[in-house]
Amino acid sequence: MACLYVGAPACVLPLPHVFLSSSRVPKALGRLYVGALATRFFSLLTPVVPANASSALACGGADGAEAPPSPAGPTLREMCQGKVPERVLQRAEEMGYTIPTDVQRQSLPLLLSGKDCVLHAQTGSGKTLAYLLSVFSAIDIGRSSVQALIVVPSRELGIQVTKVARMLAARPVGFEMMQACTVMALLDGGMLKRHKSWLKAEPPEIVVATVGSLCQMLEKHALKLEAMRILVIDEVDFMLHSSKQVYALRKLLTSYSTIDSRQTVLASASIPQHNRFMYDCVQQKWTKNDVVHIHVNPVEPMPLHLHHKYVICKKKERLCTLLNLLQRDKPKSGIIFVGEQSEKSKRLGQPPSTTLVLDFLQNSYRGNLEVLLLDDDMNFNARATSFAELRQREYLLVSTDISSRGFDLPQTTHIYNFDLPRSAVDYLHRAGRTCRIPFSKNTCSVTSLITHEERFVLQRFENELMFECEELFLETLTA
Ligand SMILES: Nc1ncnc2c1ncn2[C@@H]1O[C@H](COP(=O)(O)OP(=O)(O)OP(=O)(O)O)[C@@H](O)[C@H]1O
Repeated sequence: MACLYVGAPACVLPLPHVFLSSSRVPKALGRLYVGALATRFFSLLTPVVPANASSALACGGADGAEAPPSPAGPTLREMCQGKVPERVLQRAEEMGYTIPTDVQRQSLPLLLSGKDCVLHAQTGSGKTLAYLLSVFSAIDIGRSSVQALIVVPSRELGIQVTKVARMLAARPVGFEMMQACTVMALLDGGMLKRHKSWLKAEPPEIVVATVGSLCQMLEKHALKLEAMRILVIDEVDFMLHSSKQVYALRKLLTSYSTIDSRQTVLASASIPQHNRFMYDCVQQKWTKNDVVHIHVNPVEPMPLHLHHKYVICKKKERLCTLLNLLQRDKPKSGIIFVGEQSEKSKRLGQPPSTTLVLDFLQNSYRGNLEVLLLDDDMNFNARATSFAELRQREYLLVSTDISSRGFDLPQTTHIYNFDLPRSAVDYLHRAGRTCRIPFSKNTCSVTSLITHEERFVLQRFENELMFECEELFLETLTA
């Protein structure tokens, strides 16, 4: 078990994982709030000694891993050469992936050396490409068996990950004669019967699955994981805290396959109590003992060029306030997050808040964006239609938190919290649906519509996530 910390005080040394952190000394250090968690405090200390980051890699047992390069370091190709098949590297370049992002720069040496990793980095930082490149390095293209499994929390995220994996798997110019690499999407609402026959006849190398569909296939013995070399669980904190998924996921991690036969990669922008999580990974045998925690930029859980604002208004004024904000901001595209309907309101036959906001905007919004809806209670076909439309036009999406995890819609410039999220982690993921163009410093914004009483809750999120919110005054919006 690797037990090395970079720049952390001696009192945390016995904890069971290697800790890597970004080498940037953050401006946010000056904003350490009283009341932040102790773990966060230790995280704050780490970037002060950036030079040690390389020694962490060297001493932490990362086989063959090299120190993280400087920002002007190697290209993605140079980092992956010899480990990731040439055809995939060529496809990555054709898709515009040439310079690694911070998380890719820090994680690829470890991922490509076969280490079990917990990828813990900002939303929109490029974790998907990092784990997909390691998937392609672990599998044997052309060997007809399921060698990589990527588990995702929602159908929409599954569609997105499958799309990127298929684009990387496609044969680039000059490789037309080579064996194709197949990627199967095993997602809720899909045609499982057809997939069952496909799995039997010609198993794909890579499967992207939601937990529900995956379990059905495993229980029916339609999917076999004996040849699985790499298991990725995306949005792992969400999955392991969802009562619906946790049992199946634990079984997948410990019964359907074992840590010795696979590389395990767990990814998320938020891993609450990460020291405890790393400990559990080893104790519960979800990962090998020398699992590495790659925690990029721990003091800046959200991009610095994200502008946070709030407006205080009465509940009954919120719809008009939202409209005023939209007219003032003129988003390129935006997402309006609305709380889920309560069981009580469902029982009373009331319409969900998403419908109220949607109807209001469809009647009152005069801008040129398409107003769309995505919510948990929609059937899979309606969800698929909305999701497809989002990719084709500029939009105002009214949504519950279903869109808050993993959705990659880079044209989103504005987020509105029509209802406050339930927790700081939910705030972080909602906010993370914007600022998703790596290396771009364009300012995007998150605006929360709150009552006087909710100011205290938002303040708590600010303390926990270390950001500052600017107040917008109602009078100035209507002026
Ligand atoms: N090296 C790169 N160069 C250019 N663009 C990149 C690179 N890596 C990733 N991207 C782009 O960055 C965007 C965000 O990446 P990705 O979806 O992997 O983020 P993430 O870290 O998984 O975020 P989240 O935690 O919200 O799921 C995507 O549009 C992706 O195409």
